[in-house]
Amino acid sequence: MQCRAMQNQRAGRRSAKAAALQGVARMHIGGRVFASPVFGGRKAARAASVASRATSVKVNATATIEKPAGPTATASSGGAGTRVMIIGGDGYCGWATALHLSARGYEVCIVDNLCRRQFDLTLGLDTLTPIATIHDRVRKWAEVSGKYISLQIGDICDWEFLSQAFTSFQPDHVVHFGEQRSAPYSMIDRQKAVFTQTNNVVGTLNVLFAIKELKPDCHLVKLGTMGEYGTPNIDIEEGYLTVTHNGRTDTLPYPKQGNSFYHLSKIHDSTNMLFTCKAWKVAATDLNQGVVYGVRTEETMADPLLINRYDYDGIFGTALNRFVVQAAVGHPLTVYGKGGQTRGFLDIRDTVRCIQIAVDNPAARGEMRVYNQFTEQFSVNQLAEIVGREGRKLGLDVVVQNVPNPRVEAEEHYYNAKHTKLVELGLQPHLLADSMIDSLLEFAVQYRDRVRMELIKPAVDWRKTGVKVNTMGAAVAK
Ligand SMILES: O=c1ccn([C@@H]2O[C@H](COP(=O)(O)OP(=O)(O)O[C@H]3O[C@H](CS(=O)(=O)O)[C@@H](O)[C@H](O)[C@H]3O)[C@@H](O)[C@H]2O)c(=O)[nH]1
Repeated sequence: MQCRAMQNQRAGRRSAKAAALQGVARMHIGGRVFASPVFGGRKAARAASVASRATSVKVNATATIEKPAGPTATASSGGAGTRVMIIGGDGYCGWATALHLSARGYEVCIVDNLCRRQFDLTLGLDTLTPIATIHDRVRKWAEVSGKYISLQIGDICDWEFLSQAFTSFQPDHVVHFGEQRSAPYSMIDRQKAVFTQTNNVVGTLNVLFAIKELKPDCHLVKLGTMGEYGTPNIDIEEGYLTVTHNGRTDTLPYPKQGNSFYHLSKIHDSTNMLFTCKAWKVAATDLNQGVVYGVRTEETMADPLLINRYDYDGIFGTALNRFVVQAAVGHPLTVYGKGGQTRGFLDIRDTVRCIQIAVDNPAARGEMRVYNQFTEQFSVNQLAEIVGREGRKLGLDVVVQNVPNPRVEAEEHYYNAKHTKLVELGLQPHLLADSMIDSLLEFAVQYRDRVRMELIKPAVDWRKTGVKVNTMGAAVAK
């Protein structure tokens, strides 16, 4: 759909934006100056300001890397030499985290079975951004930064593979993103529900066994989800709840109520982790992350080959990222049901900082820490309103549409979730208001020619999950 107001305004702003969108920004990485066509003018200005605050860290004889003097850089100076295995390091959060830690001197090993790419191939989906193969990504990163990321391609559900990866890399920390992470995917049919739960639970179980048997002092940083808590009618605490019952008091794991087979798989992971912390003295941090939005991080924008994936489809796309793309292409914003569903949200730039904070502040042996990893909470209606308002500033014709909710979930509910622990450890959040101004929408507009409109519709109905294998055919334009 064309948007005339947008075209007019764009024409007016063309000269001002020419430098931003057509020109190139220069970034100093690895002692070299790189020209990046994907940086905007504002980004370039910010890069320059970051560079001016940067300290230069000697990497090797041929390269230096600019180390930003931001909060995560100061959270610990212990990056150098710390060995971090990132399971799921080819995915949306994992790739950004791998580069963030590598840039700060951590020794990074990516472990990935590339299943996220396989889901796209199977279902006919695609990311908004053109992403390079994982091999090209790590090659380019080495060229850009002078940093080497090792790569182990394989499935952590395969003990033979995982144990060899562990033995050869000897991680100090394992950051585990390597799960099937889409609630809609887990609700497509029986096969995908079973895959989600076996893949996620068995994979995590193998990681726990690998720590016990092969590297007992390795700290596990595991991505959980805020969705483990559901939407209770009381405040949500960070992991544990102190309860007085019949005159006796105890601090217990906060009650869990998942709303999809995916969310339920995470609950089981948490239970297995808590048990192994007690039984085997595993050190674990469970990060109950909210809905992530955005795509830019300093490192993934350093070269077009490093760009992160951006999902907007009805299966892997999440609320805010979908709304932004919908606004960019003139599709009505798909608010499911009444839109009172409230969740915790965070910018991907904060995801990578939170992981570094968790790594820098490890749990003790036998301890299972739980942090709620989000920075702000919004209802779906509030998100739609914000995207509409910001979109109109760019001349986009944004319409909000309440569509029948394909999910079974509360559409009007109390929600007040604590999220102070990561802030106490040094997180300085990027807030949504700034991110929108920071051109999330402009980014989507830049790539909108790649949007396939038929992928936008809600694709999976919770009430219709059946035993018959559903190949979706979702990606075929009708
Ligand atoms: O077009 C859309 C898409 C979503 N929603 C609504 O937005 C809310 C969040 O849905 P989502 O698709 O953004 O996120 P969700 O399915 O919950 O899962 C995502 O966010 C989770 C964090 S949380 O939501 O559990 O806190 C992560 O664990 C998952 O990996 C990630 O895919 C839901 O109420 C959903 O009904 C809409 O109204 N319209």
